[in-house]
This record gives sequence, C-alpha cells and structure tokens, in this order.
Amino acid sequence: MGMVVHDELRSEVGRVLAAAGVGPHSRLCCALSGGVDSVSLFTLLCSLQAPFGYALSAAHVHHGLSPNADAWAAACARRCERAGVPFQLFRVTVARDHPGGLEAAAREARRAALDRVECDWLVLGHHQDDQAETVLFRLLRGAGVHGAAAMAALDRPRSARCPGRLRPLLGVRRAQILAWARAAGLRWEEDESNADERYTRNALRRQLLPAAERIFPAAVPALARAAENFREADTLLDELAALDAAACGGAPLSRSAALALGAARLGNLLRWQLRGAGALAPSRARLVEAVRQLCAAGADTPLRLVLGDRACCAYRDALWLEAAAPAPLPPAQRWHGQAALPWGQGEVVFAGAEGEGLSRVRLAAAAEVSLAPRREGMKLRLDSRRPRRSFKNLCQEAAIPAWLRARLPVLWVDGEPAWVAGIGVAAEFACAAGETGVVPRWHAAAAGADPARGVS
Ligand SMILES: Nc1ncnc2c1ncn2[C@@H]1O[C@H](COP(=O)(O)OP(=O)(O)OP(=O)(O)O)[C@@H](O)[C@H]1O
Repeated sequence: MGMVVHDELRSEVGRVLAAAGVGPHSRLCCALSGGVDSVSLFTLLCSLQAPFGYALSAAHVHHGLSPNADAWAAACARRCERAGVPFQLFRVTVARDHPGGLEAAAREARRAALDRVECDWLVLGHHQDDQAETVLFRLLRGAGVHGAAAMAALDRPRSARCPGRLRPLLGVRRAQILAWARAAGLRWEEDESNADERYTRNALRRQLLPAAERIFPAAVPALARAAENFREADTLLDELAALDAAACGGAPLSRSAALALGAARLGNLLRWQLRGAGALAPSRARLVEAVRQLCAAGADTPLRLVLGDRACCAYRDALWLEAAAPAPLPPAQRWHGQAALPWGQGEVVFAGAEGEGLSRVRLAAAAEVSLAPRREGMKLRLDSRRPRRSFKNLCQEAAIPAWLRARLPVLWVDGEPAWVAGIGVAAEFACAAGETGVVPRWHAAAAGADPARGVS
C-alpha cells in the first residue's frame, strides 16, 4: 500500500512539473513550512530531481509569531542540510493591525518574502482540502468568478522579477499525503495555530467542511472541481476583456466605445484592467456604482470615481485608470518647437496648421515658451473684444472639474498664458487667417491613444 501511494503521489507531482515545462534549465524552490504537506513535497522534489535535472533549493519564512518559530526554522534548515539542498531563511515582521487579521497579515508577509526568492518556480504544498477550503471561504465572503477560481496548480510568473508558482499536490487529498508521509517514515512539525478556531479558516476546516462532508461525502473533490469550472470561466472573462480593451483603443479607452459595451462588460473590463495594474480589488458595490455613474453621465461629463487605490477617470472621449492619490504636478518644460512634450501620464502634441491655434510668429519672437501648470490668479482673454476672465471662471464654463484643473497643461509665453488645454488660445496669441499656426493638443493618458481623441 505504502509503495502504491508513493508512486501515485510521485507521478502526480511529476505530471505537474512536466506540464510546467520543468527541465534541467529550471530552478525550483520548495516553500518549506516544516508541516507534513511541504515536508512531503520537499521529499518528493528531492526524489524527482535526478529524472528532471532541475536545481532545487528551499525557503522558510519565520513569522516570529509562535514560540515554536525558531524550532521550525531550525528543523527546516537541518532537513535541507541532510539532503544537500541550499536553504534560505526569511525573517518577516507581521503587521498587527492588518484589516484582514493576523492570519491574512502573515500570509501577505510570507508571499512578499517568497516573491523575492531567485528561482523560476516556487513550489507550494497546497492540496485538495486546502483548495476546497479556499473555495468555500471565498464564496461565503461573496467572491466573484475570479476569487472562486481559488488556486491554480500552475501560475505563470506575473513579472520577470518574481517566480511562478507550482502546486503539484493540489489534486491530492490531505489524508493521502499524511498516509504517504507516515509510510515514508517522515517527521514533521505540527503548527499549533492550526487548531485555533478563532481563526475563521481553521473553524471552516474543522467544523464547516466536516459537516458538509457528512451530507455530501464527495464535498472536497466537488468543491475542487467547482474551482476548475470557475477558473475556466475566469479565463474566458479575461479573454473577453482583452478583446474589448483592444476594440476600445487600448489605453486610454475610448469612452464612447467602452460605454457601448454595456454595464456588465464594462465592469468586467475595468476589473481586468485594475487586476492587471496590480490594484486592490474594489468591492462589488463600488464597481457597480462606478459603472452606473459612467453609464448615467453625459458623453462629455468629466468623471473621477475612486475604486480602491485607483481612480477611474473620464474626460471627453478618454477613459482611463490612475492612482487614486493625487498625481504630482508635472514640472515646467521649455518648448523649442518639439513635436510633443510629455505631460503627466500623457503628452502634449504640437501640430502645424494654417490660420489656426497659436501664431507661430508670436511664439518665435518670444524669449521663453514653456509648458507648465496653471498659476494662482491666472487670467485669460479668449475674445479680444471682451475682458480677461479668471481661470476658475473659464474652467466652470468649460465644465472642467476641480480634480482636472491643476493638471491642465498651460503654454506660457514670456510669463503670459497663451494656451490652456480644454479652454483654448488667448486672443493676443491667436493665429490670424492665412498665417501659420501651432495647434497644441493634450492627450490626458498614455500610449496608443487615437490622436482624434485629444483635448485641444
Ligand atoms: N512559514 C512558511 N515558510 C515557507 N513556506 C510556507 C510557510 N507557510 C506555508 N508555506 C507554504 O505554503 C503552503 C500552504 O501553507 P498553508 O496552507 O499553511 O498556507 P495558506 O495560508 O493556506 O496558503 P497561502 O499562503 O497560499 O494563502 C505550504 O505547504 C508551504 O509550501
């Protein structure tokens, strides 16, 4: 029996490694907690090293929370030394005031530490019972499709700087690992905090799942299957979002094209963009409300809607996400006739035109032309027959919201405002009919923008 289980477990781990393309060029690091799952995984990875030819190391995170933390770290170090496997110890400080509680804080600190390991794949000991718990836990907290997809056996690296994650035991029951570890004569550490039912996850593991299994004996594999179904749906939603983003012109999106998608697809697109930007996931209520406001607003109404640590901004036909914290003001820049100058997340493009925009002769005669933000008390005359008007007044009239005013680019000519994005050209700098002019155009957000969507 022992050998059969041994072979099954070993071939299951081998199957996941092969699916990830692990070979002699690969560097694997086993995340070793010292518990039965990761100790079994470590042993299996050692035994598969010869046939696969990968380089193997191990890492342990010392959370400094348990009185036994030193003993666990020492046990992991000894195990690696005996096996001749390089070992890395990370000491982390766990935030005591984390909104998700101590358990979530420890997990976050652990993830951040393990992300720093220099390897191609971090290999974790999660198993099928962990997967079932995660699905149930997330559903009970109202997860969406992405959250309910729980863990993947294979997570490709999110960036070139951090490793991918492999969970070769994800399809294996906890009891099967335990039986295998006993048969293999392994020794491991017991984490006393696993028995502490004050932690929601533990209560779910020790009370809720066993109760579910009494009524549905196959509850654990069924929940794991549900996770796979959610994962498939999640992949399709991501693919739809990528297609929609491309059809809406990339970043920034065309607001009219994005709105034409309808509320559900627009919400899916924003959620996908937020996730891609590594933003904190906004609550469903917040996202639904943002989409509602976007759909309800006029096509030309500027909007800035905070979604967690990002803000969804709409101005004219551009729709983009940016950091919710106010962006620093762009520095002043000299303009010597360049075709474009960078401005915040976007740029100001200067095009030539006849009888339009700023007079080229006036600009050429100036001692200094620069692009800079507005100044206190700034006034502008758009019509030569009318008096100068305050910037605030002009912004109100042009329906430019307060959040946008500080970052409107202004072209200063010898200390005088000659052009303000979204407002226009000052009468004294305007190009006369038949004269050569310069038309500046501000693109509020970065790359790939359709020039027609600029803000002149
Ligand atoms: N202190 C640790 N040091 C290194 N690896 C760890 C540590 N704790 C857990 N791991 C790794 O994570 C796997 C899952 O552990 P556990 O189930 O305790 O964590 P979890 O909090 O449920 O998971 P996750 O961190 O993915 O949310 C372990 O099998 C092991 O590979």
